[in-house]
Amino acid sequence: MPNPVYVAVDTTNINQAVALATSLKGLVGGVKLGLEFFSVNGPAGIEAVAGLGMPVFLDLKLHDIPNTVAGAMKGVARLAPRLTTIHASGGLAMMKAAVDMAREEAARVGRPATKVLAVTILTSIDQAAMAAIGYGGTVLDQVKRLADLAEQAGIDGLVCSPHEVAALRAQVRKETVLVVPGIRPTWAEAGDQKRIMTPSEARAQGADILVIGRPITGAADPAAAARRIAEELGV
Ligand SMILES: O=c1ccn([C@@H]2O[C@H](COP(=O)(O)O)[C@@H](O)[C@H]2O)c(=O)[nH]1
Repeated sequence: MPNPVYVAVDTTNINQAVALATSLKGLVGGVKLGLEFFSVNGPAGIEAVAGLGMPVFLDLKLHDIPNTVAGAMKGVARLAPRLTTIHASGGLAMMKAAVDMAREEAARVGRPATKVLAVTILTSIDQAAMAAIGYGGTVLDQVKRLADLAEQAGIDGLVCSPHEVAALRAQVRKETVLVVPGIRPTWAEAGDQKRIMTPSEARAQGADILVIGRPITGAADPAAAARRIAEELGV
């Protein structure tokens, strides 16, 4: 089984990101870079990390009107990260515009098409926080509803917490990639994450990709932490 862990390198420091990713090569399956990194280092920063030869997940969580998201996706598609994200709550038209642009632009520039993932409900949101922003019903029902909309838009994958992954596995197309943050080994702190599970539990629920940040990047020895997780997963 290939290593399902993408390490979330949440930093603005390009030298730190490259050094960390280099030290984790062979111990994780890929590197996730987010808005924090992209806002400072831009496309050149993404190319620098991609140049290390590890799959890159560019997690921008785009959320705007369809035309604006399509414009941003055009730039992402030219960079050709393995995966990228938009918010499912942006709606059906926004998701369709993003998916169409990702495929069209990749074909136009002759690069591999980036898989577009729709973020359902952030893993830092619990039932009370969801009610406070005005969403009725349970987190699970809302995740399932957004997943259905995302599939109508032709999305490649979904981001959800480990608590919803089994229900989504039963609901969505078998090709849909299920990407799961909110992963906490028993020896790590939850921090701001609310809907969490251990790496092995999340895999057993049906997650394809596990996103793990601070339990690795905040450890005294990140390589040892990544190795420990790989051993726990048996990869
Ligand atoms: O629902 C979501 C969507 C994305 N994330 C991102 O994953 C990592 C998690 O980092 P940890 O340090 O393991 O908490 C981070 O980059 C988030 O932006 C998420 O946590 N939840």
